[in-house]
Amino acid sequence: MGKGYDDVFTVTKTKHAVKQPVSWSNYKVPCNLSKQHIGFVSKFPVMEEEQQKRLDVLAELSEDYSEELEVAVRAVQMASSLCQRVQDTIISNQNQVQSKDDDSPVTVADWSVQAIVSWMLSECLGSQNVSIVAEEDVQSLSKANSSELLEAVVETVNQCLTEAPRFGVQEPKCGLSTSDVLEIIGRCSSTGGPTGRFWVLDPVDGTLGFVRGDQYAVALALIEDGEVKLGVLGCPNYPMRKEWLSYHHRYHRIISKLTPPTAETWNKGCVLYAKRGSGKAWMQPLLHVNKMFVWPNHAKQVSVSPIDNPALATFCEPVEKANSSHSFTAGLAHTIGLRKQPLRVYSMVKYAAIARGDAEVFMKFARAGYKEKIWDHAAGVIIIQEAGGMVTDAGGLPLDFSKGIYLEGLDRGIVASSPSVATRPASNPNQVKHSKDTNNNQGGAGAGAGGGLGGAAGPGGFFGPGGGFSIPGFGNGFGNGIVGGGYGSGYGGPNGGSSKGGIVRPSVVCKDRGPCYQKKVTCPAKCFSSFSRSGKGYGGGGGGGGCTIDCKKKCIAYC
Ligand SMILES: Nc1ncnc2c1ncn2[C@@H]1O[C@H](COP(=O)(O)OS(=O)(=O)O)[C@@H](OP(=O)(O)O)[C@H]1O
Ligand SMILES: [Mg+2]
Repeated sequence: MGKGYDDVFTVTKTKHAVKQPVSWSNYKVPCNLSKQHIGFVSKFPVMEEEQQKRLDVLAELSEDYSEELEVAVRAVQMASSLCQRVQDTIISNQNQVQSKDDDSPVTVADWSVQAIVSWMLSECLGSQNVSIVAEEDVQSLSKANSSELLEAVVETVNQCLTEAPRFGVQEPKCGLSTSDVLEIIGRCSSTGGPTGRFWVLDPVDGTLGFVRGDQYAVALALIEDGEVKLGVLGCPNYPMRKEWLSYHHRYHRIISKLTPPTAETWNKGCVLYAKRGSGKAWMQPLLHVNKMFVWPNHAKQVSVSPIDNPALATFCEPVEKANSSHSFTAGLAHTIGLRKQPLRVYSMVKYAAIARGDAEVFMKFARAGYKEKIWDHAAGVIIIQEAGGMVTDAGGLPLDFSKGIYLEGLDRGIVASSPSVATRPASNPNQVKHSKDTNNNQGGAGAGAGGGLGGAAGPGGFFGPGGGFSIPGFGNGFGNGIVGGGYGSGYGGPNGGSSKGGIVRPSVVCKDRGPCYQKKVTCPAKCFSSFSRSGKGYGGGGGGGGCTIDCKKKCIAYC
């Protein structure tokens, strides 16, 4: 049974004399927001434990990026509230869904959120200090045939700004004009890169989920010199019970109509956030419609799941197989001993599920040639890492956010997991062997797997021979780049698919000073297994294995 929100967020029923938001004219920097927070903490009697937690949050605020973090959380709260309203409208009026050039659905919400977040960051931190990489480009909104959409965006933005005082800032004296809104959206024109500071925004991640009335996320991250420093993830439909993540969202809607939330309870929605190096990730509920935001808004710490038995672990992946091969991940899941049905959820809510401990493994393996964008991952990656989890590509390397808008150099796919499930020793000899490395050069393990897309579309295989794979924490540790293992791959065709399997033995040239220096050590083939099968309309396979490499004394590799 999952945690209900009433357990997760305890709301004090004290009648708070909430401090008035700072006025527009004197609102310059968000240190005012922090003062407001301090006032809140000292003013109200709270349980000792609760007080300690708030002090912890305060201690964090005194460190670097605390102002940025608080502003970002408020911006995402405000954007989430906007999204909830637009999603409700969309569900009753499908006309609001437009098509981008690449045919993915995009709505009023994408541009409106981009405008609101850009506005909030600029107002609070100073527009000269704010540079934003964001998914939506202002050109498509400025086209002549987008005038109706643009009008809807301007109206939505202005409506949202009337709510600004609830989030701690005063609304503008006059409504924003069309050109104001275009200018604010157009400010999000950074293309990232290895130096300097920029924000990364996915205004509505999981647009498909959003238009289908299901899960989606508002994702905001701060990157400095190529490293993600802050991540904030708004998940407005995150359900009260984790089991409900796998239901279609219409069931939640029915349930919440039967038991509507009150100001003291939340039935869905949360904002997660984390700051690099803090070792903590936080979750707070979405601001209730009648409440003023008071930092830290009942934030509770979250951490990744302690489950260490792969058979009990849940792995989550994208809903659409066009975005990640389900057959490929099924092979991997089998290889590493995951036995439960995959949890398929739209958007970065998957990252939230790992950080909250509601799932143990996340995998996304896009079709070869697709380049992952930084805004689809930055916020989620840091939240998982600070919650105690790991995120790497399939070769065990961390994701590189320093190369512009794409995750350049990504090795095949993205894998996230809690360390307990990743480092648990295998109890079944057919299961992949895991080695707990203490030294980057010493361990080597990999699980190889492959799957081909079935169906009548013809070839759709992802990775051919040589595709090794390592789950973070499984052997390779982070980043010595050794890949190897059993593999299987295939593709489906209308008259019969094709498949291929085999074993790739990883080799390492030892870098440790001593007797093994520069000696090449190769894993024995017996450490790996492989399978592959094909037939009419399908093809697939998988494999696995692992070995430990001793580069210190014996210069050997063993299973
Ligand atoms: N072909 C392909 N392969 C892989 N990924 C793709 C692809 N096309 C798009 N995208 C990006 O994936 C984002 C959605 O990922 P999800 O994990 O939410 O997928 S799913 O909707 O659950 O299927 C989605 O984010 P949004 O556009 O914000 O929805 C895209 O940035
Ligand atoms: Mg996205």
